[in-house]
Amino acid sequence: MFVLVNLKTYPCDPVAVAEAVRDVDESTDARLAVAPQATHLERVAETGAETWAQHVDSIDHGSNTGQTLAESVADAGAVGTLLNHSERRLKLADIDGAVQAAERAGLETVVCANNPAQIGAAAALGPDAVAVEPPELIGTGTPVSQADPDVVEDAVDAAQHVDRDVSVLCGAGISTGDDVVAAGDLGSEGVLLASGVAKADDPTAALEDLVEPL
Ligand SMILES: O=C(CO)COP(=O)(O)O
Repeated sequence: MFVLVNLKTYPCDPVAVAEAVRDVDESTDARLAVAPQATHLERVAETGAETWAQHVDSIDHGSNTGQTLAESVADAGAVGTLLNHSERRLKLADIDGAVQAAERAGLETVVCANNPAQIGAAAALGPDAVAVEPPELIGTGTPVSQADPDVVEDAVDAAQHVDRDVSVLCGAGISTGDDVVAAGDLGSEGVLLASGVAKADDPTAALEDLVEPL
């Protein structure tokens, strides 16, 4: 299972969480990664934790102001990027362009979507993975894999119908190992989570709990 910890703009210490991700990754068969804010990418990557960007724009080098270039996040040490997170929604054409920009820079891609219908559209753009995250469950502590299992199974079906090479992740409210196991049982190859780790008093303990049953 892939466990991708999105730090959003939570007021946590990104380096401390990254060190926890690195250390727990070494003790489990699961794959752990962390997605800090763009300005923290370099410091986080220097910890040795697998580092992802939260977003890149559908742009190339040139006259673009205030945007995030895929090559720059790769230079900072990111190996992948989230795209179209529910809190950073893009138009379809911009998701397509951002997937291409990320691939040009050698970044792995996870395109987020709100529901199975959007998952099918996202999978058609050819990312490495898609992630279904019902917005109403994000940040609630109510896990999508237990509260709304149909949305995960339907997302897996929708993606496989379009492109069997696109992996499916799920997220929203995931905070325990049982939530991760439930996600896997529904066909999900990984989870996205944020508050369960970024807001934890002890991120290492939170991560250990997440991967313990894996
Ligand atoms: O948006 C999310 C991960 O990208 C999920 O957030 P929570 O884990 O806080 O519900």
